[in-house]
This record gives sequence, C-alpha cells and structure tokens, in this order.
Amino acid sequence: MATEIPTDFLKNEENRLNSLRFDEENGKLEVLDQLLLPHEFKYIPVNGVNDAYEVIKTMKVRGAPLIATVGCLGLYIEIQQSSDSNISWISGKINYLISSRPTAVDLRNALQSLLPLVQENKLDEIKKRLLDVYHKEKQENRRLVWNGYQELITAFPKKQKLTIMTICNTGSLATCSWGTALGVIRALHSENRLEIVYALETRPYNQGVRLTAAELLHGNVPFKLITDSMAASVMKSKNVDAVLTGADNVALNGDTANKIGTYMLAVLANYHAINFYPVVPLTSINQKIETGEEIVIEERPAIEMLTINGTNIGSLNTPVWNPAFDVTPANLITKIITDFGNFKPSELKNALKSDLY
Ligand SMILES: CSC[C@H]1O[C@H](OP(=O)(O)O)[C@H](O)[C@@H]1O
Repeated sequence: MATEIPTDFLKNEENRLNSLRFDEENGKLEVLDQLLLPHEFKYIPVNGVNDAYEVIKTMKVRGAPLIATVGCLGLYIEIQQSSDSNISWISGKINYLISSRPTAVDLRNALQSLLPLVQENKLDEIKKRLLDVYHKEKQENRRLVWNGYQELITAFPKKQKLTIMTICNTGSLATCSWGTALGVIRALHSENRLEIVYALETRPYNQGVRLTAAELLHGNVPFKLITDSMAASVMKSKNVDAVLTGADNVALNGDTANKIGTYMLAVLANYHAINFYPVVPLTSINQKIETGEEIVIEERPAIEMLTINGTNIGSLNTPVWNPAFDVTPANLITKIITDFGNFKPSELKNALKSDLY
C-alpha cells in the first residue's frame, strides 16, 4: 500500500517553467520552443499531428514524458477538428507520431494501446485516453518525486544535505510537472536536504547548460554547471552522494536508455562507490523488451554537434557519430526509482506484475 504523501510536499515548487499551455475547452495547445532557451521564451502553436511531429522531431519539445503529452494532445486536437465518421485515419497518425523519435518509449506506450480502439471505432475512449496522459501526469509525477525523495533520505540517514550529480534535463521542461530526476532534486531543495547539484552541460545538444541551468536558476536551487568531461573529477573531489538521471526507455531487466553520457556516469559512479538512480515513471518502462539490447538508439544529424545556437564550431563536413542516447546496464544501477516504488533492477519485472500501480 503506497504511503500517503504529505499535502505540503512540494508546496514551494509551484513556480516552475511551463513546457506547454493547453486550453482544453477551446482545443488550443502552445509549446515552449526549447531551442530558443534560455535566451528567448516563446510559445508556439501546435494545431494538430503535423505540428506535434515537427516540434518533437526538431526537439523544440523534448523529454520522454513531454514528448508523449505533446504527441497525444496534438492528436486529440486533430480528432476534435475532424467530422469524419470513419476514424481509421487515426492509425496512420499514431504511427507517424511514433516515428518522430525512436528511443523515448512514452509516446509509443501511450499511442500503440489505442490502435485496437481505432479498429473498434471507440472514439470517445480514444479521446479520453489522450487527455489522460496530460491530466494524470502531475499526480503520477508527485508520487515519483516522493518515492525518490524517500529513497534518498533513507539511503543517507546521517546526512542532512546531499550532493547530487545529474545529466541532461529532466525537470519541468521534460514533463508537465516537477520532473523526474530534477523533480527529486527540487524536492530535496524544498525540504532543505540539498547541499548542491552538479549539472552536466550535456553535449552535443546542451540540455544541461540551456535547460537545467535555467530551471535551477529559476528555482534558486544551489548548483554548479560542469562540462561532461569534469564528471570524474567532481566525483573524486566533491563528495557526490548520488547520481540521479532520467530515462527514455527501460527494459524489463532494468537496462536503462538515457541521454548519451549516462552510461559514462554509471561507470564512474560504480568506480567511486556512488549510488546511481534512474528516476523513471511507469510510462517510460518498455514492457515489451527483456534487455537493453533491444532498445533502438536514435542518431541525430551531424549539424547538431557541429553548431551551437546556429554558430559553426566545426567544419560542416566533419564526419561525426551522434547517438542521442546510450544504455546503462542494470548491474550499474543502485535502484530504479518509479512512481510505483523503488526497486533493484532485478526486482523490476516482478514488481510490474503486481498491483502496485
Ligand atoms: C524526464 S525524461 C528526460 C530525458 O529526455 C532527454 O532526452 P532528449 O532531451 O533527447 O529528449 C534525456 O534523455 C532525459 O533524461
């Protein structure tokens, strides 16, 4: 039985950067263009599936849970605009949206389950489930953040304040709520249990320096930005207690795909005897695959490594390899923090069979 979360938990964390604006009554969706951050805060309209695909594909919107929400709301809006009694067209839109980013599994998890409902012509149920992805996230995220906070204060009972390392962006710019790993970090700060966060800049797309730094500055959270290459030295000399990361795809054995560089952090954390926790909503778990070997790793365009904010930092004909993710093997993971409990990787598959969620 899940413990009751105190009503004042995260009470001071309502002032967050909002990744999107959704006017359900009028069917209007706007998303924050994250490619312009942190220099410009501009919301752009998403009027249907094609717009949703474009903002996800180009990473104006990114982060596994947020990708799912924007994809589902984009499809919902297009359905609301249609007067066609034949709804078979929805299946093609589902498959198109799923193709936008092949590694993050949340969107696929949310949409593939709707395909049988299209066949059965159950339009109202389809619309309800698309909206539920948006409406349910905040409650599920609060439980996820609570579980992460409980895990950390239990793991370090004698430390009043913890030093955390994190990679990429996993906050309110990767979700519609507090965030996954960054949500737990904000909870530690809110409860006066955080010493400092070391946030990796996260080359090549710089989600750390552009997005996580913006969120932590906005929330007055104590942190230091570090380059990815500094991670080992920080672990060696700055008393890091734990590494917290997000996840884009988790196999049943606990192998976890996340931003490229996460595997490096897990190896370094293991060497330095530092706890390593992916913070993973149920929506990011891929119950169709047994191991990380089956996870498709998205490769992004070379231009994203050779430019920063449109400025060339290398010759554009430079050959590059630009995988957006890597897979951390389960044996390097201390526990997987989820919204239905915290588990050693070896416990995850059985936990999913229970009625914990
Ligand atoms: C809370 S999931 C965020 C997850 O998504 C990021 O990838 P991307 O920015 O390419 O969408 C990264 O892997 C984060 O951990």
